[in-house]
Amino acid sequence: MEIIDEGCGDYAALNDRFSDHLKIMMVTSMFRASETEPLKPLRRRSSSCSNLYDRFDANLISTFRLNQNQRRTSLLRPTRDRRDSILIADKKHSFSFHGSRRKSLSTSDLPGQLKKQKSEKKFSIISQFRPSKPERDMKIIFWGAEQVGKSALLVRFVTGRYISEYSSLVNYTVTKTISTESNVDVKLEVTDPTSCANSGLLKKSSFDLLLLVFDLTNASSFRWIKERAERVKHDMKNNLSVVVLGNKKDLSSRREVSTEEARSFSEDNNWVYFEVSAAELRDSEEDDEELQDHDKSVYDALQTAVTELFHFRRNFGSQKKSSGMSKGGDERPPKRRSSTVQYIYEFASHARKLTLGSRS
Ligand SMILES: Nc1nc2c(ncn2[C@@H]2O[C@H](COP(=O)(O)OP(=O)(O)OP(=O)(O)O)[C@@H](O)[C@H]2O)c(=O)[nH]1
Repeated sequence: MEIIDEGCGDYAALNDRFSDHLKIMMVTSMFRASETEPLKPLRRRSSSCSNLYDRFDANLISTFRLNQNQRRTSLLRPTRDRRDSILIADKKHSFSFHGSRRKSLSTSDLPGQLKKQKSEKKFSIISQFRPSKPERDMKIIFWGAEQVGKSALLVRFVTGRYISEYSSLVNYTVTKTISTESNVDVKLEVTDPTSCANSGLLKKSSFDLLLLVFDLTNASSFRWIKERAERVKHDMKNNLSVVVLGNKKDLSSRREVSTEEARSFSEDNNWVYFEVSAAELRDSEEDDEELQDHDKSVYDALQTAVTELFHFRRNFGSQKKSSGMSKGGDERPPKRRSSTVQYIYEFASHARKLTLGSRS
């Protein structure tokens, strides 16, 4: 896995844009553990990150100088021989931090170390997984009012970690591969766009899963979503699905939106609803059976949604965006149907009936 600050998508442009600021670029690489090397999870395992740590050994973190002439490829080049060091650089300063070879370093370890080095405290992290041959691709987009925790959720989903400061000016795009229940790898491209108020966002972007995020402690962020529900439904294409995420579940005493209200809104729109917290992992010892359907960790919630969508697409959908149902495909619904799958299935059936009707 490589974690980079993707910025504007173009390093030169990013450099121009932030030329007055100290800008730290971080490239973090996590390599698959070799067969002879035991896996060392960075933290206590939980269902939300065991999948990640089962596959990767995160002990190489490097940061590189942001340089106008630097090319993306050089930024991403891993320094395998320096697994125990961190190099941090900006336009004026550069220094390295040498950690113990035995100590696994994590992305959330970095801010403290950066502070120690009197460096910029606020920086952004983006990750890019480079797994081997994922079977399918899926694009996911986060959408929601300001400060609801979109970036925090994205980073939690991808790295299993929580970092409290993110730049609102950065367009986060992440690729990550996850395994579905049937052990098929699905490559996800997850985006947290800079401008969430952008009215053309849904039309311009092509994606498979829309994550509508609101803050459970902020009623106006819930209204933000409600006000856009009709547009979302209107702009949805055949293969799209929507998941509503009520974030900041950990701040229960400040809650302004009830579970019932959010769930009923989501169900009215045939969307799946999860309550999550980017800041807090649910206890890994907790018995899954006892959890309410809507009460999931970020990873579990998204994996559930992706898995179901993936199964639907594999069984009924075409890989092509907005191409609707596959011709002549088996139309039986999957055995386990959540409301997401149920909705897509009904949508596809309806679309097909309309198509058949117009032919006759
Ligand atoms: N307590 C708590 N705080 C959270 C949680 N998720 C995010 N935050 C905090 O909420 C603030 C906003 O988080 P961001 O991830 O930057 O939110 P955003 O939606 O990406 O914000 P914009 O990019 O400005 O639209 C930050 O201070 C986070 O630390 C959460 O689950 N619990």
